[in-house]
Amino acid sequence: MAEVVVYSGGELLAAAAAARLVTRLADLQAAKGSASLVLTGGGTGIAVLEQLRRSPARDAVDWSRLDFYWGDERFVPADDDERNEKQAREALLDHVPVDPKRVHAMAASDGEFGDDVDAAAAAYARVLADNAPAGSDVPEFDICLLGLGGEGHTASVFPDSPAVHETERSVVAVRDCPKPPPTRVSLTLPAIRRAHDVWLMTTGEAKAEAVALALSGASEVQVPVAGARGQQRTLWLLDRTAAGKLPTT
Ligand SMILES: O=C(O)[C@H](O)[C@@H](O)[C@H](O)[C@H](O)COP(=O)(O)O
Repeated sequence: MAEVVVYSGGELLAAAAAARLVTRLADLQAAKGSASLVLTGGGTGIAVLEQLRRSPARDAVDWSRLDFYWGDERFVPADDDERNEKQAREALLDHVPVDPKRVHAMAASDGEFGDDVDAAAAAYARVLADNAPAGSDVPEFDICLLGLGGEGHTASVFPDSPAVHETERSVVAVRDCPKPPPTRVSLTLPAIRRAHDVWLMTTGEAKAEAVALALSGASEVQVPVAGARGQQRTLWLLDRTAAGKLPTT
């Protein structure tokens, strides 16, 4: 059952999401020594990382015992401002003592696979498998952060796209993406659903229809974010405008 929390505005949502993350990650590390977090691109996802950097409680998290993954990445050169990894590093990762071996970035288009986005996707699937428990090819991520688009995409899984129909692979190449840049690497919905917690974070009236459809049982093929569910918890963090089409209780 999804949980929905509505905040008065986007800045408060990002600050509250950051506070939730500090507490949850510190609790997970106290319980089991480490934690794993899937990062997202997009304005809200990066705003949360910036709030995390500024949080007075930030270093309650042992950044060296945290595994970072990405839900998707734009397949552009490493120093391109469009890179989710570059934005995440500028917002947070370059400001805290992470363990570089535990920052699992997706390949850039000028990286070891050149412009072969399929090879980049296959390589990331191997990274996931290498960090997965026996018998699985995807880690049991503790928290998977996601944004969503007005037409219902999440990560780089778009409505009625090859990616949303993918049931076997954990990571796919995405071409001709409606949201630029056009070429990306993305986790698939089955991989996202390996997460214990999935946190969907978004603001703005443009997302209200997709939020309402996803929370009222729309099919994941038409509204991919409807398929972004955690094994234990699916938490929607919204501002009032993004929640504007939800039934009022
Ligand atoms: O790489 C990306 O573009 C993101 O992963 C994408 O899924 C994003 O989270 C949504 O499009 C929401 O983006 P905004 O928060 O900027 O609306």
